[in-house]
Amino acid sequence: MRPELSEYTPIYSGKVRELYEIDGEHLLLVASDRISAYDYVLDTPIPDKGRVLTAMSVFFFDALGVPNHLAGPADDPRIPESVLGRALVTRRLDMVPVECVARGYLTGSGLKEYRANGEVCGVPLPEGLVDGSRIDPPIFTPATKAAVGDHDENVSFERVAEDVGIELATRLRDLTLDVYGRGADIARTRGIILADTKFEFGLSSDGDLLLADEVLTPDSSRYWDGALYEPGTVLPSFDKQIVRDWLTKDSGWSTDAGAPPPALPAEVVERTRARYIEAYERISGLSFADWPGGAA
Ligand SMILES: N#Cc1c(N)ncnc1-c1cnn(CCN2CCOCC2)c1
Repeated sequence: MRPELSEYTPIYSGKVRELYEIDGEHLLLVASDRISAYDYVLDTPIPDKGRVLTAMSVFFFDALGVPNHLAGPADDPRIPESVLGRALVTRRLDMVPVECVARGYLTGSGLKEYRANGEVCGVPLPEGLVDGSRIDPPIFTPATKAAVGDHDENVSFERVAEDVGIELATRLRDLTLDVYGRGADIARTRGIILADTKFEFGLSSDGDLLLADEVLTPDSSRYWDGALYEPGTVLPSFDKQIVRDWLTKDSGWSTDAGAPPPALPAEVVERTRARYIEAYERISGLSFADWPGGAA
């Protein structure tokens, strides 16, 4: 008999995920079906989004073999039925207060910094790069964790070293670039570009540095369709572009409307759900139908 979610103490709630305390040593990391776009959390959920992104994290945790915070399988008996498939039991860690970002392509806040001063987080880049240019080798562009709803602030490696010490900062950078590089290679061979990603790490009570949070999901990474990539082209988001296009081209809403986005039509929801499942099945080579939870 599985416990009820109400038996666990909620300790953190983000835009699309929550964290609960199971006991002194273990947490329950829950991914919701909520989707965000243009800094809004939309009213309309995407069925199975939480399960797909949880399956993606587990695939990459397993495939990359990096010491991590998982403390049980996807069907661990401590996981309540109501969140089975979109929740994981994790070790409780002392989280390192750094958003560990790796960029293999120039876009977003990195592009904005580059256009202003030719570098990103203090890392100089070649002249002449444009939105979508490849950054090879990928670079470590850390950020400080912002409060819920705010944007993280890009910082230099030197600032991270000041905050957490040069040894830990160096380990964070090396691990971030290694895990991103190997994960991006796996995805690229399946036709999906992981343009950039954000990792979080924590320290165990034994002092081990473990990969935590979600890993290489479309919420923590930019997913692009590799078939569409041309150097310097701005690619649509593999998973969110259907929603973004409907919102800005078909719904009558605009980002400067000063009002929240409208509810999504069923057709947009289903196409978006299919995109998440497609990304998972292409990258993992596994069938999402085999993943725990879902419609009984
Ligand atoms: N993972 C993990 C983890 C862990 N294994 N041990 C202790 N704390 C955390 C933790 C606490 N906050 N965050 C930021 C990411 N949040 C995740 C939930 O959803 C909101 C965002 C991670």
